[in-house]
Amino acid sequence: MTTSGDDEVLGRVYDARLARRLLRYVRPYRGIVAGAVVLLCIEGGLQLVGPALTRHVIDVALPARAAGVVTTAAALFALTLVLQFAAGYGETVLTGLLGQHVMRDLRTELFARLQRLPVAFYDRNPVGRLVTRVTSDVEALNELFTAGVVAGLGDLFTLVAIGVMMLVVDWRLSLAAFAVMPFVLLASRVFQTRVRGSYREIRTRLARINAFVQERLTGLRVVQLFGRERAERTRFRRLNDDHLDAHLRSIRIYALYFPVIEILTTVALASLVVSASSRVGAPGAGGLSVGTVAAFLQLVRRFFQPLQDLSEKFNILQGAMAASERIFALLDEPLESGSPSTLDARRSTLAPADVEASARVPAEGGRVGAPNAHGVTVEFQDVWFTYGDATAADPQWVLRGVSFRVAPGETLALVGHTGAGKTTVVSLLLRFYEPQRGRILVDGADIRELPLDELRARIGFVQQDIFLFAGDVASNVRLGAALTDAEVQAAAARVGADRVVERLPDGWHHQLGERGASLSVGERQLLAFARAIAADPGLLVLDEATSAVDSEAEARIQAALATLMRGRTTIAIAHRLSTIVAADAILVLHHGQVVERGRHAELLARDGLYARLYRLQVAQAAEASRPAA
Ligand SMILES: Nc1ncnc2c1ncn2[C@@H]1O[C@H](COP(=O)(O)OP(=O)(O)OP(=O)(O)O)[C@@H](O)[C@H]1O
Repeated sequence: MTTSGDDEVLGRVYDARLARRLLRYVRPYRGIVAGAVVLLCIEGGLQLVGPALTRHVIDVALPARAAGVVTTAAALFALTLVLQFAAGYGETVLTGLLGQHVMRDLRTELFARLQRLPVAFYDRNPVGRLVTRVTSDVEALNELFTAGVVAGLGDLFTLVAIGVMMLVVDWRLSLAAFAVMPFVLLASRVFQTRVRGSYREIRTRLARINAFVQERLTGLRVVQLFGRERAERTRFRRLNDDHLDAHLRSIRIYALYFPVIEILTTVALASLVVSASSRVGAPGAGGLSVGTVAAFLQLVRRFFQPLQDLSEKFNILQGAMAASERIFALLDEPLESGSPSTLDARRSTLAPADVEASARVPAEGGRVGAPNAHGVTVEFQDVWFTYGDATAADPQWVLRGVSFRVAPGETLALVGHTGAGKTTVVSLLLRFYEPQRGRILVDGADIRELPLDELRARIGFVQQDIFLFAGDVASNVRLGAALTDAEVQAAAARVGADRVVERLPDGWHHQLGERGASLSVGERQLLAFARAIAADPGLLVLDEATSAVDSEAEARIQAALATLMRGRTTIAIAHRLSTIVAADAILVLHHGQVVERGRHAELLARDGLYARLYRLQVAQAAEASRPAA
């Protein structure tokens, strides 16, 4: 089962380094913070007005039967309530605003970072967990701002204000009321420890549910094909029950804590009354007025309320610190080398859609991959590569000293058994990974010295299975490049993809389903070609699909490919016989080494690995084209 890994880790309650870094996100909104804190202080101060009025009315106005004073006090109290309401409203709006702004900034920064992390990072980190960073971890921070820090400061202020007022009015009564404080602190401590444990449990179990649902939905076809629905339902129910249990435990802890604090508050009130009983009406300095006792009864109630809240805020703070730790770890991931920092700074201010567009538009503002009539030169010089540790005693080399040169306009076909290293050659050329030894040159320049977007703008990469984004067909072909509708349609027409689009109910505006599931394999291939030709790159990298299509579709794809490859350099992981046979050079890879190279006829004549692979391929092609019995 997938584990939730670092999602289970709960951080410290307060970490100065993290707090300082968080503060940077708050700084642009310090006006909002100041406003919220002022409103909270006003709210806290207003809490004292009610008890003070009560005391005055009972001790002064009622004995004197001064109806006017009582009415004024009532009016003042009503005004206090209105002000409290207004301050509460303003404070909620401001803290909400602060939280939402910080969340938006963090999400934008996280997404921009995620887009620029190297492919190797995604080999190590499951997408589900990264989505959690951008969604629920950022949300945990929001709680910190809306319910946590500002409100916590407000609670502290209220506590201090009420405590000071009580001590000033009568310190002996105050001590009687505060006698229960050690028990309150003890109860809060036990509560915090228990809730912390159950909070961690809930998070772990929720992460398991998320991972399970994501995996089972992604692999739904397998689940259905193998009739695993009932079994999976049972496993899900178990996970769900575990989650429910964890929640119930936390509910029980809360259900115990709040009444305990309530009882302690009542004990405090009782001890206050008992301690006051002998002093009420007594003459001299030790005497107490009924009004003072009444005011104290109110103050004690108001004193314990924020105490309860603070215990809850403690947990919010803890969750938020853990979340921010994970978010910052992601923000500190090293970027792909070659991302120019000036361009990065410019992009970080753009919306995601613009970022995608800017990635394809060179700095001077010209069109991507300005038409290159001759294609580009690609050269691999003694390239060694391992996905693992190159410094290990016995590195698992995936490529061992691969060298080749493709001249402008030529086509190189990469062939070899599965796992021979063909995809790796292409991944290195696109700089998804970097070779540990050797050099890769494009037009004579070491690709490590080319800005990444400049390199990739020269390359059109057609994958086995086109990745289609949610949206209409036109935007999927255009992919953010500055192309007019007419240019997109002309590009599609050149590879025959216009006929695919014409058949769709809404034509170019047809909304593609998730990952384009509504299109056939052949149709998706043609759209991939349209996308590549629209960008008009000098170098075409083809990862040909292995899945067979019918002969009519195959003929269309071959014609489209011929158009696409014309006037460009092409490096193809070739599965089509037509591509291989027509290639200017064929590179045969075996366990990461180039074992044969040459043209089709030469290699056949040599009767080596290529000849064997070719015969296998011909046999498979014949098998595929045989009509089903
Ligand atoms: N991201 C990765 N991390 C670790 N090992 C990898 C990774 N990608 C590929 N490999 C390993 O590298 C070797 C070469 O893989 P590669 O995908 O380059 O082969 P291929 O010739 O393209 O195979 P196929 O024709 O099946 O696509 C294989 O042993 C594979 O298991």
